[in-house]
Amino acid sequence: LHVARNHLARKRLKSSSASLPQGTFGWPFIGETIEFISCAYTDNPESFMEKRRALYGKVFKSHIFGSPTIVSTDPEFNKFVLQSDARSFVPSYPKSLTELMGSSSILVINGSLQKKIHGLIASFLKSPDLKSQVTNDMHNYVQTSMAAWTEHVPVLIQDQAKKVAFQVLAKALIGLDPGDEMELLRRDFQEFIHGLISLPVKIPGCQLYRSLQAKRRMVKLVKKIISCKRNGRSTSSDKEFVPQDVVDVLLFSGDGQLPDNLISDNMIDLMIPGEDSVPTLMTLAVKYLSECPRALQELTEENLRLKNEKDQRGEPFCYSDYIASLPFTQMVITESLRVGNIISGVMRKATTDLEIKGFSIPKGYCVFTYIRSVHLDKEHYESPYTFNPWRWLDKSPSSSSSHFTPFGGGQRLCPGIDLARLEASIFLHQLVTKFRWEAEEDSLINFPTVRMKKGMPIRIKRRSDP
Ligand code: HEM
Repeated sequence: LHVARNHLARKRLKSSSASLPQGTFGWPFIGETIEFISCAYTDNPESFMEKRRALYGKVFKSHIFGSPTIVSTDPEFNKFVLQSDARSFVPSYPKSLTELMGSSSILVINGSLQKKIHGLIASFLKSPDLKSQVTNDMHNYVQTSMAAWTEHVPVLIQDQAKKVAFQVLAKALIGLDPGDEMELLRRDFQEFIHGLISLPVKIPGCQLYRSLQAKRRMVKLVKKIISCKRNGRSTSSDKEFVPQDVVDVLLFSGDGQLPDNLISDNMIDLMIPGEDSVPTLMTLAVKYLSECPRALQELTEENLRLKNEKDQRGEPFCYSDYIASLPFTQMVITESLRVGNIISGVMRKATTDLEIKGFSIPKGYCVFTYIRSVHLDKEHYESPYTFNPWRWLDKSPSSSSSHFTPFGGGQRLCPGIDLARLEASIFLHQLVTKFRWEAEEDSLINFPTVRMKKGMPIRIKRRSDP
């Protein structure tokens, strides 16, 4: 259906009188990038969009990050873009990012290879086996981390969440357990991501060069893991084989035709969307709960109730408990995703002349589907800036809704959705059932990534009561 629709959209353009959306391109070369970035650094990053929406409507033209860009704050327009394939749009990233990711990264490839890798990863990350493993791993990692928290010094939630989420990710992707190798990987990964938005200069001393070196070391580690796995398995047609991590999936599932280089490069690239987003979700949920005592109380009661029931029956927690038996916790996570907008928008580049909703999009233009403005639009959400988990009562945050797309949509819909939600549920459960806590003063930064300025410090008191 989408293919047919895209085809029609391309054909219509040739005969229609559609015109570019209204708007301005700003200054020569830099366009409106400086205004966009300076708004992004303020408490109200939507101000760039709001001003233009008022003047030109929900879809307008601009010139940001070096390219003429159509900015869309319209959910239907965004849906069309996200559901299009490479015949209409391809992903668009800054040059430094594509340098670091390489040409075979799932984040940049298109067509059947992207579909194949995406499908394999998504079905593994959604599988009950992986969810059970993540639940067990998370219990261990969170317990180790929380055992070291003290009542005298504030705990920085952002750092703690980052550490735990990285351990889960490295285990799920490449099967690595916590230890010295994991620490080296974590350090290299930090060096690597520093280069994601940097000057595209690859000479020694420059950040991009250091980041490429770090990626090389990480790829070497993954290659070692791949070769151990290949040597450990005599045949790939074993029916009993249960993949333990994404490397297993890409090596031995499907037709097993993917080259080792592509797998090892992709393992590092796969950490990019997963590494920061999940701990940010946990941190934001803690922030919003600290500002809404009624929600914190309801969430705490729900989690303590389930824990007591489980303890009485002597049953361990399994992954479905965190999702199905904690409905209010799920609503808190959904609302944190809506208000927090961890990914503010998705950038694409038109591969041909197009027409969408009466607007023409010339080939080579970027389209910035700005999800954040949709999530904070009073047309779709009453009091949109208020954290109100109860708004999700009896409503499913279905990934097909065009008004709620924190994980994108279409064929690049985030394959880590379930994993992200599960990790956040476990983290919140452990936090509120083990401790009473109070947040200290902190403030939110929205650019270039969403994070808390001081790392979201909280003061804790261990619970003695059941
Ligand atoms: C709260 C957490 C997360 C958020 C908000 C999030 C958001 C997103 C969004 C908006 C996209 C679409 C990008 C696009 O269309 O170009 C995406 C793609 C992706 N995400 Fe996530 N993500 C999260 C967690 C994760 C996790 C835990 C993983 C696990 C590895 C992951 C892996 C990916 C991958 C591989 C893609 C690219 C898929 C493709 O292009 O085929 N994400 N994510």
